[in-house]
Amino acid sequence: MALSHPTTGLTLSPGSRVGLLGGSFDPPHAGHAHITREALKRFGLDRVVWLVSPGNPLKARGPQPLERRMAAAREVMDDPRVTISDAEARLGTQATADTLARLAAAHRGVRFVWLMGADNLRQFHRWENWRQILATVPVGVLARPGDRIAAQVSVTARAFRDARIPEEAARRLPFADPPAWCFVNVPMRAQSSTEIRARGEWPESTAPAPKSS
Ligand SMILES: Nc1ncnc2c1ncn2[C@@H]1O[C@H](COP(=O)(O)OP(=O)(O)OP(=O)(O)O)[C@@H](O)[C@H]1O
Ligand SMILES: O=C(O)c1ccc[n+]([C@@H]2O[C@H](COP(=O)([O-])O)[C@@H](O)[C@H]2O)c1
Repeated sequence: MALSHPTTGLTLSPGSRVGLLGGSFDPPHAGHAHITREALKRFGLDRVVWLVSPGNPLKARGPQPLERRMAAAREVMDDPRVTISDAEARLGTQATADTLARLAAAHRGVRFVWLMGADNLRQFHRWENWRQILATVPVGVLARPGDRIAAQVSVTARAFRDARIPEEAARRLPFADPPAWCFVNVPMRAQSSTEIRARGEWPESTAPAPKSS
């Protein structure tokens, strides 16, 4: 039986195609589950890992405690191909560039793909070492209401125009040498954590944003 990695806690086989969906998941919702299933199908992935973040470095307030968000994520996403992970807390990383460098070193031979919604592609150039992220792993972007068009003309999309893989060839993405990214026009779902918190169905955290290590 395969053993989990002592630091990341993940069990991943060399050669497998693994999507990484980083998120605050504050709370997790059906939109996350939907893009995960679409990513598995469209990019031909074997697995998806939900990296439940200690806190988005760009957000002013911290989220609900990690354990609470992990437990809620397990309820929303019950699929043997999907792992709910606290790897970032274990590694002590918060910036995605650092997380990816550590995961790639810990899981050599795994074909990682960074997954995100179109809203994150729109502001990707504000992320720490964003060019390094694109130099490390292929990136799969999933359409999201309100951001589908803006994302495709964003700073990142324009700067890395030549690295774009056409949607029809999405299954090539996990095998592509970085930089490579692909935008897929999946059916869109409107769910958002902000809206769920605004409806009072999940408490708004009062915690300060966690400090970067
Ligand atoms: N409905 C959705 N459609 C497409 N992508 C989504 C959707 N909901 C979340 N995502 C993507 O999932 C990842 C994690 O999202 P996150 O946990 O921040 O949820 P969120 O609903 O965007 O939260 P918030 O409203 O607090 O910003 C991000 O890459 C985000 O773009
Ligand atoms: O590394 C960064 O600078 C960075 C800036 C913004 C967001 N991220 C990551 O993007 C993922 C989605 O964040 P969020 O809050 O939109 O769910 C999550 O894994 C964050 O850690 C990372």
